Amino acid sequence: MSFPSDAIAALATPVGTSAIAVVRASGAQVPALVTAIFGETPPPRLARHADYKDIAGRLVDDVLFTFFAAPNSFTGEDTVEISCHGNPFIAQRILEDLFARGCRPAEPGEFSKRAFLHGRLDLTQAEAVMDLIHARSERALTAANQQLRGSLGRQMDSLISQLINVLAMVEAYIDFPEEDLPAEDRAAVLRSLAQLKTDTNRLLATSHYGAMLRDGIKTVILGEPNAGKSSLLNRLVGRERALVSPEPGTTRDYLEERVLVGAHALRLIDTAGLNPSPTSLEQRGIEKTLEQAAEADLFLWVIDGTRPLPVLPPATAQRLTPENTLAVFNKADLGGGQVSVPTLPFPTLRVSALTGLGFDQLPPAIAQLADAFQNQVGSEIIAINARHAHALEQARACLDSAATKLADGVDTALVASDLRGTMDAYGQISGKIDHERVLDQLFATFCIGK
Ligand SMILES: Nc1nc2c(c(=O)[nH]1)N(C=O)[C@@H](CNc1ccc(C(=O)N[C@@H](CCC(=O)O)C(=O)O)cc1)CN2
Ligand SMILES: Nc1nc2c(ncn2[C@@H]2O[C@H](COP(=O)(O)OP(=O)(O)OP(=O)(O)O)[C@@H](O)[C@H]2O)c(=O)[nH]1
Ligand SMILES: [Mg+2]
Repeated sequence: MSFPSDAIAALATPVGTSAIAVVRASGAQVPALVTAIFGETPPPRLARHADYKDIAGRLVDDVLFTFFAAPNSFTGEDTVEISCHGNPFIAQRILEDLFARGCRPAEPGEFSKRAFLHGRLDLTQAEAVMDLIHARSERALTAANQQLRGSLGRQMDSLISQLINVLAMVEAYIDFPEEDLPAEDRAAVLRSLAQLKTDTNRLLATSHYGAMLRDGIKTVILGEPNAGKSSLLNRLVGRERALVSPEPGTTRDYLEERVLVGAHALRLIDTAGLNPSPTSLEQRGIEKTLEQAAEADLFLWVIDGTRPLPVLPPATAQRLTPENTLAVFNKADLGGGQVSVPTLPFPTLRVSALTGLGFDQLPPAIAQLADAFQNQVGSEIIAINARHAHALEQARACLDSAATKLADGVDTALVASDLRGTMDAYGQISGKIDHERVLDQLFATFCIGK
């Protein structure tokens, strides 16, 4: 790993008019830079009020600036933050002045990359910073905060530590090709490998929840034409987003809107009604509804409570479970509220999308289903991303290969090679296999003199 030293600078806040904008620079030249601009480098972490004059001596703004001394900064390098008035023209003038004084523009993610290179964050924590910036629900925020504080990193440490123990047992026999791994050791190694696979699978199983946290829970509103699906979407969204009319077949193509329900962000999708005898145009809309249903995490099945219970297409019906479906009997304002609700194997609600009757219970009922999607490992939410999933799948393949070779009595050196492949895959997740730690733990299990 090479340690960067050139100073980088970038705007830390969005471009636009605001109360304050922050420009920051990081790198070994920062103390000299601060002295050049402000006449002195103040003690670290003490905000100073000063005039910002550019390299030509022209006054730019009245600012507050803070110096952070390496290694006690976000990047681990000497850093300066300059808070100017929130005018994009001023922020740009300051930034350009920093470039004129020898900084270069930071690449995307470069501050975090430097924090990683200086060992301030592992990769899972750097990714958590991005998740924090993009979190749009209470649950996404909690998960990102836990990952920033090392939740996934600790899970990986535990897997790596178990793997090192297995590796130590296997490596001990490589130097003695004439002695095969004794049967009881082989059984112990196989048991450990099975345990590692179970734990790897447990982490992998959180990948889908991770996608829900980052993209929103895909919630498909489906039902017969005219059941009131678009009316329901409008009430949940809080405005007339979708066209509503007494004409069946009003919604031709699906439409998507993001909503917050309790602690969860949903991608709420209104669809074309499922008409058992459609026109050819309706047929194309229905095909799209079925495609959406095939990928849904949650279903809101809207049923016109004044009509007989409709039959869903078999492929869709198969996907509905008590865990992912809420049956919403709509039009409860009609029939004097006397309409009886048929028994279905799903949680059920009676509402009126026209009058709003029963809508106070809809968000809690949706949130209750969404709550159950959460993957808890111990007391922490774990929700891996696609990069983590890819590495864990690689690790699992290597574990499988090692177990097969061991069971078939293949040369122990080849088993060890698969185990090192597993180690590399695990190591990609945090981005720092601490080779020293691997060696320490490994050799600690060897006997003295060997
Ligand atoms: N003004 C400002 N606000 C910010 C950041 C920042 O860089 N600047 N952050 C940037 O993302 C986040 C906060 N994260 C930070 C993480 C570490 C350190 C830091 O200086 N760490 C030192 C000191 C430790 C301590 O005193 O707590 C260290 O780890 O040694 C600063 C900010 C959000 N808010
Ligand atoms: N009385 C009553 N009418 C409702 C209720 N909900 C919707 N409607 C009416 O039913 C008709 C159809 O409503 P939509 O929301 O367009 O129904 P939809 O399921 O989206 O229909 P398509 O898009 O055609 O599949 C409209 O005239 C709505 O005003 C309700 O709770 N009570
Ligand atoms: Mg509609």
